[in-house]
Amino acid sequence: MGSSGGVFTSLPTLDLSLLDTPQGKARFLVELREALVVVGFFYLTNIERFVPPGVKNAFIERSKELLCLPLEKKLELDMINSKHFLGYSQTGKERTAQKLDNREMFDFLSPVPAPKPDDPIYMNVQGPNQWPDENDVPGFRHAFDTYLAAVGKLGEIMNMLVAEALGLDPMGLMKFFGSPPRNKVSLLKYPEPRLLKGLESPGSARYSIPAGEVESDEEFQGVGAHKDGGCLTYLLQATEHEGLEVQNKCGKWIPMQPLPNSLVVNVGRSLEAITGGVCTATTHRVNLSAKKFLRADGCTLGPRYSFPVFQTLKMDLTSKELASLRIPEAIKSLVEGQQVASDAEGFFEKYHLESPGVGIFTARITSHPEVGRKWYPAITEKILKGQAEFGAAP
Ligand SMILES: O=C(O)CCC(=O)C(=O)O
Ligand SMILES: [Fe+2]
Repeated sequence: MGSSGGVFTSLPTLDLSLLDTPQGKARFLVELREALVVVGFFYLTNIERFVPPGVKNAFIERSKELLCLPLEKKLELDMINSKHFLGYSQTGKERTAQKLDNREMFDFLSPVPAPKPDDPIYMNVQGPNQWPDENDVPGFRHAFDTYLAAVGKLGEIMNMLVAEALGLDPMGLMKFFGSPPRNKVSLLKYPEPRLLKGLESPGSARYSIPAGEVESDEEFQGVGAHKDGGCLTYLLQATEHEGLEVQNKCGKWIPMQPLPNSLVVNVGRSLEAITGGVCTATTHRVNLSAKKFLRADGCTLGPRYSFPVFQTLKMDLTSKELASLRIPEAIKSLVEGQQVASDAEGFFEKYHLESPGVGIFTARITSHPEVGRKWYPAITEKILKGQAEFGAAP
């Protein structure tokens, strides 16, 4: 990994095949610690021992088919119908950092108990999925469940390795997870810009994107700068597009190109919370331009697809429980006095320290304000006002 004075300039790669020998595992743990503490983002390669290519490819193909259904079909599963923020969100509905994202998505949750009537309101971030009809995308459910089971298992093994890398007992993080652990899956499609005019004079071509009109090299928001809310995220970049960018601690954006046979893993706000900031929840975004949808030979790449699995802690952990992990001093000292520049909204910070559920519920409302307004009108107005005021504060 390129890093100077603790600031990374390229993204590290961790090779799962190192786990095959004791010496390899020791090296993996050293690299994992460095990746978690200095960067908060890394490629995990040689994933096929956990996620067989057939499982991954079936999941990619069925997910693309789902995202390519006619809009009316997708709207039958509209997120607006779900007080749990699950289902389909069409392009132009989601907001990040108070600006429109240019992507559509399906959100599904692994099977977790539905909230009970006297649970705190934030527990509504879990509940039943809105599944597509098997006849609309034959094989989707099987492909989805098989992929999620494989990534879920990888996640559980990684949690033990993360604990070891932080100088803890391998089972040291277990108490923070539900049984089975909660995973949210997003199926993301970033639509390709539509050519409006001007291809005959290169450089002046104009394209329409859902949020307006851009020139071919003008950058626009696929998803705005943010930190993920959960523990670790396992992201599958399913197409060749460039666009994912990671912000280093000096504030510089570093591109994270897709790498075959890998997953991108990153630290979320809950892992940052339980490690007292030793692991860094790193800011990232998808920064697009019409040019990024074209290959060097001028052929179009089509829409960009990516599929994150957000592994989350138990929603109802208290702030006291979140602060209960004892990380060895030698590891804590690695981040002493560190300053982290970030374009992500600081507004969410205090909610994630209250409990994972409060943090995630707040973020769902600001990302999907229409859904929030329908199901939680008073809370939504309060949260949106707080977000706007926080953003406006000097
Ligand atoms: O699409 C991507 O590559 C990243 C998506 C992402 O960061 C997110 O949805 O949290
Ligand atoms: Fe993210």
